[in-house]
Amino acid sequence: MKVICTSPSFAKYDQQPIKLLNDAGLELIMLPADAGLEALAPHLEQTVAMIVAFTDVNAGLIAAAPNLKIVCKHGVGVDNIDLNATREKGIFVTNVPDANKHAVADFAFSLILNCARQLPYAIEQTRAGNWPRIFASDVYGKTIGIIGLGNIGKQVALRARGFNMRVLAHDAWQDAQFAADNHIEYVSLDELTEQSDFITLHTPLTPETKNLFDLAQMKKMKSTSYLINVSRGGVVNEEDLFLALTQGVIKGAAADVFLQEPCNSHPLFALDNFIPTAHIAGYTEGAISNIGEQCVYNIIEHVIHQRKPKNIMNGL
Ligand SMILES: NC(=O)C1=CN([C@@H]2O[C@H](COP(=O)(O)OP(=O)(O)OC[C@H]3O[C@@H](n4cnc5c(N)ncnc54)[C@H](O)[C@@H]3O)[C@@H](O)[C@H]2O)C=CC1
Ligand SMILES: O=C(O)C(=O)COP(=O)(O)O
Repeated sequence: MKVICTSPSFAKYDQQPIKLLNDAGLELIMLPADAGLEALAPHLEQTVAMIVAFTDVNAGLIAAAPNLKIVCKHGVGVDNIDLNATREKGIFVTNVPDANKHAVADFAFSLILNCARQLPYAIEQTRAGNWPRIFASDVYGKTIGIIGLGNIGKQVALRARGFNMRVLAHDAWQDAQFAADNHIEYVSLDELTEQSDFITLHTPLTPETKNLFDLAQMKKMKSTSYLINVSRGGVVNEEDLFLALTQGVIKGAAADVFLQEPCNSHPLFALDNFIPTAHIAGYTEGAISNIGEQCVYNIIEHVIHQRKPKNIMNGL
């Protein structure tokens, strides 16, 4: 019985998840994150479980894996997994909510600070011997707009309160108690967009959130404001973001996620008012160890003990 893993961060710091699989008699096959169907094919017949980062788990892959019982997202977002096709075949899809929330919230906040202080540009210019005097935007006391006040969004809100920020939130579902306890105001998407100095995105990618920030929405932002995206590439329209950044519609932006990943070149990468990172927001030692162990726990629970796994995402 094979377990295919395409998450580059699986067991990166801690070998315990590998030991647990071996002890359970499961053979781990590690493949690159961007391994396509061709690379997976020789193993699929004997595969009972998959641990994936961004592998496109589509109907074709599922049809080629007749013994597949569970697909574990090594993280939170399951937008790369066909939830209907897996459900029809009785294959569980699970994720690991909560595990990387501190890592991702820290990262989002670091992007806010990096945008405001133009740190990448400041460092580059200082290294080049230009001793740049950069006059920056304030963060302390400004207004932040958090779209998607879930596990990660809430952690961003708590960090923002530490910076004495006014915290606006927009979410399809509201946690009135958390908002009241932490001085957070739920507002409409447009109110948040118009009033925020920093907008940070923390929704899943769904049909409702796809292209949530297109040029029309960006035009509602203050021209002095910044857009931070650590959710998924498709939530922001990248061509429209390029226009907004080059035409002065907004002051700056940062993204850890892109429509096509890996993304080795992109017109946005050339802009001084855009900070790109390579989908690393969740990559800290604590976050990654937790995630690997929880994926393996679910696999053993279901494949070996025939019990229901935790955190089922496809309604089985
Ligand atoms: N860059 C990275 O490495 C990482 C990115 N992510 C992304 O961040 C997303 C959020 O993660 P969590 O906070 O852990 O998930 P979560 O499920 O705890 O929170 C998501 C929030 O978005 C809200 N939401 C859903 N649809 C909405 C809509 N149409 N409009 C407004 N709000 C909506 C939900 O009600 C929920 O409160 C993930 O789905 C994933 O795509 C997550 C971890 C790491
Ligand atoms: O948790 C998520 O949704 C992420 O984006 C991070 O995924 P990864 O840790 O790269 O598998």
